[in-house]
Amino acid sequence: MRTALVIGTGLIGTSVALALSARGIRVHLQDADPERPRTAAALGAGTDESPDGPVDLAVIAVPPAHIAPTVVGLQREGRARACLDVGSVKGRPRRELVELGGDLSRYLGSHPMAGRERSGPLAADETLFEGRPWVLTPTPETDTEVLNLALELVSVCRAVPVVMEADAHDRAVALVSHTPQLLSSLVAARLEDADDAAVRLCGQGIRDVTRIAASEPRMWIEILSANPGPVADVLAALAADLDGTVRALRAMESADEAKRAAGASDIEAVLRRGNAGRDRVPGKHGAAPAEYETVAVLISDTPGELARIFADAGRAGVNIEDVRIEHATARQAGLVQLMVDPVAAPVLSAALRERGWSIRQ
Ligand SMILES: NC(=O)c1ccc[n+]([C@@H]2O[C@H](COP(=O)([O-])OP(=O)(O)OC[C@H]3O[C@@H](n4cnc5c(N)ncnc54)[C@H](O)[C@@H]3O)[C@@H](O)[C@H]2O)c1
Ligand SMILES: O=C(O)C(=O)C[C@]1(C(=O)O)C=C[C@@H](O)C=C1
Repeated sequence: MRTALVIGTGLIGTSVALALSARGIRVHLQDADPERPRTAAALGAGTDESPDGPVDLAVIAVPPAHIAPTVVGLQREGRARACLDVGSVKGRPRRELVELGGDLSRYLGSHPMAGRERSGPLAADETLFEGRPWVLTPTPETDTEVLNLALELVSVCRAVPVVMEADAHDRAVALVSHTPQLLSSLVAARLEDADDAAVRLCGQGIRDVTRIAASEPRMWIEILSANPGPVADVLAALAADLDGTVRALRAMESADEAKRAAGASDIEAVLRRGNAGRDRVPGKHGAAPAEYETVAVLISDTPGELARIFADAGRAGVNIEDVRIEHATARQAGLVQLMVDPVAAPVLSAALRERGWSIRQ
């Protein structure tokens, strides 16, 4: 691939463009909002000038309802040898493309399973897709050259290609992405009118559960509008679980000891099912979840503290696999949890202590 056109230079489009540009591919940037390609170009994602002739690959990173008309427009004008979209829903855009008379042989629906709770080019990150699954939904009509260009893109973004059928993909993301977004929003929504006294107590648990509640509502309404049925199916099953959980908790309030015990046992079953489900969530790079050990370090909330810890860990020869930061609401301090190989944990603790860091057990 030598040239690409990215349409929609928001979070995902600009992240793709940055990865392509870093590999020396000439990337043209286009968006309905003319300010956005300018911003993306200033970040080094490519040029906001139009291409002279057809590009090798057009990457369409616009909301799902705009995918099919954008692909058809590009195909009619002959602006790209191949078109690939990165939308979070795959079935409906393909059906719309068929209705609009698009050429399915020169189009491939795809979906990188990576993102953030922020939108727009300024949130973009060239490394966003590294090690993440990138779903490709080829059909018998898909031209081999188009599939090869898509595989090249996935490889340039250092993602892991996963081939799926479009509707199966939509049912899967209803479970692993769209329902979690709604649940996160629903839990966070409970805080809207909550007492300040309660909100002040927010710890890491609620921060973990509500991170994606900060997502852009306009983007999510577009995603959910394109996949409402499968999401409603998962939520209906969850609602039944919630009803059962409420009943069990009410039983735990009973004066009757047998009822209390039955309620507690039902709640324990919910928690155990949760453990089992969580164990199935793949770890970094799509591998089986690794068992890391946590080294917790107290830091003051001043610039450069994190960088110093990472540098000291590097000097100790320890690879940090994952990191979490817990901010203490009442103090200008935080707890950094460094996840490392269990063998490396004592080495890291000793090295950091030696350099004056305060380690928490
Ligand atoms: N945000 C995520 O976590 C995530 C992850 C994977 C895939 N996706 C998918 O990627 C696509 C882009 O999402 P995003 O998060 O980058 O959103 P974003 O809001 O950051 O960017 C979308 C961009 O598309 C532009 N746009 C809208 N309609 C357009 C049109 N008709 N022509 C040209 N430009 C148009 C907007 O101006 C905006 O700059 C969506 O289809 C989304 O479902 C999002
Ligand atoms: O990590 C996040 O912030 C995301 O919202 C990413 C996430 C996801 O649910 O995993 C969200 C929507 C996309 O279609 C793909 C990825």
